[in-house]
Amino acid sequence: MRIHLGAAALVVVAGLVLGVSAVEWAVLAVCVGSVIGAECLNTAVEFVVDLVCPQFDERAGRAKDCAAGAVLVVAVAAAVAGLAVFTPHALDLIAPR
Ligand SMILES: Nc1ncnc2c1ncn2[C@@H]1O[C@H](COP(=O)(O)OP(=O)(O)OP(=O)(O)O)[C@@H](O)[C@H]1O
Repeated sequence: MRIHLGAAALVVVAGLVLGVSAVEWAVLAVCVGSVIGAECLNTAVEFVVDLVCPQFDERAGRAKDCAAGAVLVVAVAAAVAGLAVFTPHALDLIAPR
């Protein structure tokens, strides 16, 4: 969660520096919110699994792996969206048209 919050702070700074549009802010907000929300759900799954199954059980491991996988999927999609938003602005900054 600390890593996700750090990444969210970087996204906000990059958005301010690169001057992204209102629609781009909306895309970034949905991405950041989705990743942090998915991480919250993953943490909730971990707590519940530890509560109901403190001993080693393959099904408990799979439940945690699926929850962690969901975070990974959302994070990769958010990274792709972030690249799509920031790349044109970064290129404009380096080589203005
Ligand atoms: N009760 C269990 N039985 C079997 N395997 C488990 C069990 N608890 C955890 N595991 C395995 O260990 C991995 C790590 O579990 P853990 O609870 O330490 O999550 P974590 O590393 O703290 O995750 P995160 O970094 O998202 O907080 C799980 O993905 C799962 O594969």
